[in-house]
Amino acid sequence: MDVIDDGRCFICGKDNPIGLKAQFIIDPEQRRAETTVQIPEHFQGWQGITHGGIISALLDEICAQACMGSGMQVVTSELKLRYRAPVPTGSTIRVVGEVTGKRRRLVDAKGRAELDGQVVAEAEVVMFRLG
Ligand SMILES: CCCCCCCCCC(=O)SCCNC(=O)CCNC(=O)[C@H](O)C(C)(C)COP(=O)(O)OP(=O)(O)OC[C@H]1O[C@@H](n2cnc3c(N)ncnc32)[C@H](O)[C@@H]1OP(=O)(O)O
Repeated sequence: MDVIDDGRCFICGKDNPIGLKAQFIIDPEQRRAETTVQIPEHFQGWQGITHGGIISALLDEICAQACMGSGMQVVTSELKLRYRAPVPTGSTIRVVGEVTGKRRRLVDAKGRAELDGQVVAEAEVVMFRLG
């Protein structure tokens, strides 16, 4: 399976006109990635509350970025999420991911989203290494 970065990723693509255009701080030694994004109003589910799928996509992506920053090309195999508090649209959240382990072709990672220092969502992710 081949994957191509054509700049149109919904979360990070510079060429996706409706995406979040997230930029990442990568720490390869710590196998860690971080981003800070403001959630646009049009990403709501319930009125004024960010759709959970957007939070999920951010946590998926940050874990993938932590893997890629460590030199591993991956796709997501499994994603477990806990939403701890609603995220108002318009707010700015910090999203952090890190690789926690490797099992043959599988990579374990975890992520969290924070609003004003409070954890609003957490994820455990299993990534599948390509190549
Ligand atoms: C920079 C720009 C872009 C950045 C974008 C990043 C975006 C974020 C990442 C994504 O969202 S990727 C998109 C969502 N994910 C996918 O589309 C992946 C879809 N799934 C697949 O393509 C395949 O299922 C996959 C490649 C993951 C695996 O298929 P295979 O047919 O190659 O393997 P198989 O399913 O036979 O599994 C191989 C082994 O791994 C094991 N395995 C796989 N997933 C597992 C899992 N989650 N837990 C435990 N074991 C697992 C599986 O049981 C098996 O074990 P055994 O060899 O012992 O039989």
